[in-house]
Amino acid sequence: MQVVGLTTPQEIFVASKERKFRINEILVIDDPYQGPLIGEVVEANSYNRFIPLSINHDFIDARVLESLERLGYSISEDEINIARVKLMTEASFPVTTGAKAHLPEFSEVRDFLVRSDAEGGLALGEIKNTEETASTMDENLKGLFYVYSRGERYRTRNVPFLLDLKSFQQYPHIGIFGGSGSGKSYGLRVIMEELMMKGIPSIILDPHYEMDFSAMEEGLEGAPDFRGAFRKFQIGEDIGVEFLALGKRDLLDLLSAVKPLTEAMSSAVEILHRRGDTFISFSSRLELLAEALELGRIRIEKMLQQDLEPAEREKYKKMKELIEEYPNIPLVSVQGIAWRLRRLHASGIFNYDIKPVKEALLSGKLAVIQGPIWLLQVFSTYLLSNLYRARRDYKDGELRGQNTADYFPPFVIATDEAHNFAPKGRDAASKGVITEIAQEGRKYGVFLVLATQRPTLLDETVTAQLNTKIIFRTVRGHDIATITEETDIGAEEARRLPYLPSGDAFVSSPLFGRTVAIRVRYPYTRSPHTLNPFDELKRYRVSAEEKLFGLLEPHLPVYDTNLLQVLQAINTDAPELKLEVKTLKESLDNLVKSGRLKKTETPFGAMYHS
Ligand SMILES: Nc1ncnc2c1ncn2[C@@H]1O[C@H](COP(=O)(O)OP(=O)(O)OP(=O)(O)O)[C@@H](O)[C@H]1O
Repeated sequence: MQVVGLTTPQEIFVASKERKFRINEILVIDDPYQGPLIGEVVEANSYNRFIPLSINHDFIDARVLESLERLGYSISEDEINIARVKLMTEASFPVTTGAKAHLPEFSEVRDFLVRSDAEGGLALGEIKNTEETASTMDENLKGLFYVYSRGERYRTRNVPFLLDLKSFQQYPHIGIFGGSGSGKSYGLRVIMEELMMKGIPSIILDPHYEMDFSAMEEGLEGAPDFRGAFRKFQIGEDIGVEFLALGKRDLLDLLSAVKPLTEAMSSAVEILHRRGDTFISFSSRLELLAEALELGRIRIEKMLQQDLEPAEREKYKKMKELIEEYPNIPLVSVQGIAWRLRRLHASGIFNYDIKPVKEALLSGKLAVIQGPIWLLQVFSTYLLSNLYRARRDYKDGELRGQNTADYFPPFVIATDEAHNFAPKGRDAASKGVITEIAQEGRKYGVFLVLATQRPTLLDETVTAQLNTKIIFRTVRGHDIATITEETDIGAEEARRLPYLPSGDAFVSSPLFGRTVAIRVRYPYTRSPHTLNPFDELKRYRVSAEEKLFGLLEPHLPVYDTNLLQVLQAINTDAPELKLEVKTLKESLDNLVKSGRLKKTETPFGAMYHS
């Protein structure tokens, strides 16, 4: 391998007769004057006598051809492999043409590839095309995890890509971008597994109900057991909002997350919410005021002059007080607030609190927060603000030398569909807290991992704060443009973005000072959704058939004429099936089709038997 053609201090061509180059491969150039220089292959081509090298080829110029001939290559006969190589650190002057190049030993390029040890880093995957270098790597970095590629699963043979945990303080936030099916969810899963393995308190908002880590992939030797490392919480079933502890700001955020509030509504909430309000006291004040405003003062007074039951009298008296206290609040505003509050209440959110999440974080676990996206938006605003405040109060107290607040640990917040939580150009209740954490979280040790299919729709302030970006296959031109603007990804990588296989990604991180091509490791655990939908359907049908067969068996043979009796018996045994004659008959015929039953015509109609 040697340098050919005209060189610059940044970029060179390397040619070889024997060796085909691969993109992202690392080469060391033995420049006789400048010592070893390290470069990465960014483009690779092969020529032979069937497709000979000519200056019409896009990336070769006449000078490369000329120097190849001078170096003894036979352009029309030999196979010639040529790589365009970008130097990782700029040379002091142009590289010497003719200088030899070699594949590096690990020790020569360690600092360019690995910035952490295996214990202190998140092992996200392998650095592509580094097998040769990996063979000379320290033993404790070898074969750290599994990869799955071209239908085969094996222990990694490449150099691992380790994201140093300590570097989070300097470069705190991670963005994960990629189109549908590009490997984003797998990537997020791997990050969460790594965080659990390190015992780092984390939260993931899970609108797709896919972040469960109890089902293990089979046959992965040495896979950790995550069952005790995470806890799953459903909003309104395990966790919620303690109404009594809500400040006005929290309440406004919650209500506006259901549907944005008008200005009149916001000021009405400010006026109507009182310190110490419970859900009952606040909501009955709203409902009663709405009723009072609808009736009007005169009618209320008239009612009070009549002979009323004591409870009724009490109610009208209260209405009178309210209307006198709040004469200027418009009825529509009160109704709007009451409607939002009822919607929140129906979700069950006010029946619980966030203590279990705090406990999970305090014990170094991952808290998975599940709920429909609208409720997640509502709840995450409250949850994240509270947890962030707890951490900030603790840290600020520590800085002032007065530890008044309880200990609260540093933590990581992760979410998919991040553009819903911090959208560009429109308001969302959760945007404020996410932007604040993006800008200030570093100081307090609160870090973000935000994944989205649509980086273009993510708030720019937030995007700009994502220091490390993991970019999977992206097809949309708009998104590619956003990515090239926001990262140090080069033109070559941007061109490759639409064609990346699922699971391959570019990592752009200031820590590495360049874009690193990686293959994300194979997760140890499986999402509950990985079953192909058609396999799922088949499995469901088989198990439903199995169940029905079990219920029918004691009644065999079944005649067309006694279907009703059998139906009643089955519905008593399994009322949840709510079987009807028509469906029972269809099911019997299906069991005949699948060979579980036989059907014989008799003088009394069809007979089903085994
Ligand atoms: N690191 C990986 N190793 C092996 N296969 C992978 C990897 N990442 C993704 N795949 C394959 O690609 C498929 C799609 O990946 P994934 O579910 O992560 O996509 P996604 O980007 O999250 O898509 P969506 O946004 O539509 O959910 C996976 O089911 C898996 O077969």
